[in-house]
Amino acid sequence: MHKAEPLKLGTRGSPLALVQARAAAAALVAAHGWSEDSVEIVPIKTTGDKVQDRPLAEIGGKALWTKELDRALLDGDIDFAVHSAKDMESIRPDTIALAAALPRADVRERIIGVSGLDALKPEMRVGTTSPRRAAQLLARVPGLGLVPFRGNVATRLARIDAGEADATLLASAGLARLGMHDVGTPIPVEAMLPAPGQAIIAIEARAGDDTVLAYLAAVSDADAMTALVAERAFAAALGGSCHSPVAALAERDGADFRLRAEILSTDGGERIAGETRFSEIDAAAAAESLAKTILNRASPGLRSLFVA
Ligand SMILES: NCc1[nH]cc(CCC(=O)O)c1CC(=O)O
Repeated sequence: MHKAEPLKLGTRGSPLALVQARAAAAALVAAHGWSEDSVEIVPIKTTGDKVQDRPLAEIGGKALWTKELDRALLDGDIDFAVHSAKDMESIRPDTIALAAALPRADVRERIIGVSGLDALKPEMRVGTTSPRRAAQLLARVPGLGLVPFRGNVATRLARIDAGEADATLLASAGLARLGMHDVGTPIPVEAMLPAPGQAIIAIEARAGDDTVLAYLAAVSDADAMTALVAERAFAAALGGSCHSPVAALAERDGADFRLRAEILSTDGGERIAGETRFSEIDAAAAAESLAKTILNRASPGLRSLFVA
């Protein structure tokens, strides 16, 4: 397959985003036997990158990571965009299509600063601005202190070194992609379920741009895509916002998939978990039905964090 023009890959400019963009470009080049310069990486600063001093949930949510990339895509300034799937809103414009999911990395969280979740004590402080991580931690250790911690991975690690908090949580996938394989201790998913889309690099293109969609389909991993469809359908069916603590993990289990998911109250006092099994073609429907079941078991207060 030959192309005259390089394809333009849009990405955020953070160190993690650039590593992921290079991984996506390398996968494409390898899959099609293209020359290295057939994919041009175009870093684009998003509002989320510009505003570093406030929690994401306070300043407008996950759209802040995607808005500028969406614009560039629809304006034709880029041909496709590479995202951390977990940073994408659960409902996306219908002019933009999910084109590929790269093979999933380690889905676990890592705890940094202490030896493990069991080492956390109520008098300690953990740095995080993720409502999910905060609620999951509080569910385990009521009274635990939390301090806001945004910024890229390196910034957050530097804050632990500087003693701004006793511990923090980061996705194992991001740390590994940045070469930090030994930083922190992995937490089993049974003890802390990850965010929907965690450890998946997602690629989006213009809906209807069949040439680019076909190029991208060649690098998509079927199991990662099915898991992503299920986890995102679960989050979308809940109708939550970036304030709503949600965790979901779909994994292949033999011929089927297994989806585990939970919602929590902000203070971790209420936690409703559930799971379901499904076959590849039923991913979205099964996830939506699990979301309904879980919401039905939630108290009115918890439900109000979700259904608009
Ligand atoms: N919210 C930022 C973000 N988005 C994706 C990752 C990690 C990589 C991934 O999950 O694919 C991270 C950092 C973190 O939460 O540790």
